[in-house]
Amino acid sequence: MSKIKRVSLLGATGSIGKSTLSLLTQQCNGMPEFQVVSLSAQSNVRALADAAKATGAEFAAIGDGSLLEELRALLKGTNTVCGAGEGGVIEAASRPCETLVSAISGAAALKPTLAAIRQGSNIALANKESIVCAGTLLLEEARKHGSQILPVDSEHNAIFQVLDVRKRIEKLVLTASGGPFRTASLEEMKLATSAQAISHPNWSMGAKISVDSASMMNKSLELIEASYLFDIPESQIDVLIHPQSIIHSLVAYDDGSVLAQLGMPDMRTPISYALSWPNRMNVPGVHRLDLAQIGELNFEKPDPIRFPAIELARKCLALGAWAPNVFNAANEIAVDLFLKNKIGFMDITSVTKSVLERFELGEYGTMSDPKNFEDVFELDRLARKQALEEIQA
Ligand SMILES: NC(=O)C1=CN([C@@H]2O[C@H](COP(=O)(O)OP(=O)(O)OC[C@H]3O[C@@H](n4cnc5c(N)ncnc54)[C@H](OP(=O)(O)O)[C@@H]3O)[C@@H](O)[C@H]2O)C=CC1
Ligand SMILES: CC(=O)[C@@H](O)[C@H](O)COP(=O)(O)O
Ligand SMILES: [Mn+2]
Repeated sequence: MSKIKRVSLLGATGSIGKSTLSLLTQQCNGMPEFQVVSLSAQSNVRALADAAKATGAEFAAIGDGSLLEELRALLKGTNTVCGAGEGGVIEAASRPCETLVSAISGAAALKPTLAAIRQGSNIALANKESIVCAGTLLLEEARKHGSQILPVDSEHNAIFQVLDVRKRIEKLVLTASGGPFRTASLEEMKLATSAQAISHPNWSMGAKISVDSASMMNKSLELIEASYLFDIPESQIDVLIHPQSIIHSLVAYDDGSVLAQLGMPDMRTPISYALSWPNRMNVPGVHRLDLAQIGELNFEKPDPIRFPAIELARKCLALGAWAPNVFNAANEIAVDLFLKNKIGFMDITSVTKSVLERFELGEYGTMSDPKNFEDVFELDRLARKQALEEIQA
């Protein structure tokens, strides 16, 4: 009989969270495969309570502390213990489990993910912002505590599936859909609404990552993520537009072979791989790939004029570990204000670029690599402040 795996899930009410819950509650030959330790959400207290009831979670944390009593009332009569506030989410992450799925959106995931790493849990890492902000420090912490980082982001999961570290690698190729504005003109992009920006052609995702996909900031964050996760310089990472999102990424070896992972655009596949690693699990709900039905797969180069974020990511990696942290923080502020209709779509990358330049030019002193996580949090705070000032000016 196979062992039941103890799993925690941060960001249970989001897009990745819901896909993960569907896997955690599926049965294998009538038997549960997973025991849910902790769940968390920020403010969607009803969905969190429903998820706790459906999974029999031992602990549930709501990030918004004012919702604790409501969560307790909703979970009355169950065995689920409730927590709240940032401390509650960190407690959820700190409860011993085999694998924690990190699916909070944004750099807010960093502290709880770090807590889970320090507990020695393996991390099924959907949240790319935490690795972008704290790259090497996070990976060193994972090594120190015997925590395996299992990439969930579809491109990195694809690379993880086909990467043979014993062989010489010439290139990683990250595929990108091109987002909703792949064929739009610069003028159309300047006038784009938040509704247009979040309507991704292939993936159903949370608002923040959807806007990032539209600006290709998502691919920029992913380029940095890949460089850290696979310890590969940016010069060996290409970005290739592939509008169908069927090939999730490729690895080119020095004998001319290129290995890729393919599948329908459904996050249950990469999540399931991270949950069942080093094995695979049956995922009955995912549509199987039918290439004859799809007919053709297309590829093109990204346009650096309409999508300047990719070059910015390369520059960040050249500048040093402080730069991706600043880049991410400024982008988070800009995306938030774009979603609130306070700035235009193309302002997102221009604000991010301008904040990065201010730090590069020494407005906040000489920049150096963060020595510890406190440095990372402080730089994140400063970059957010600068981005807000930049937008208000
Ligand atoms: N969606 C996708 O297909 C993919 C997502 N990712 C990455 O996974 C992460 C999650 O994305 P996605 O699921 O789309 O995001 P969503 O916005 O759909 O969900 C975010 C989740 O995090 C919770 N949350 C938000 N802010 C906080 C906070 N400050 N503290 C604690 N919890 C918080 C939300 O709770 P509440 O609902 O209560 O607000 C929700 O459960 C992102 O980093 C994204 O880049 C990577 C690849 C694909
Ligand atoms: C599903 C996933 O991993 C997303 O990060 C996806 O890559 C977004 O699509 P883009 O390729 O348009 O950024
Ligand atoms: Mn991705």
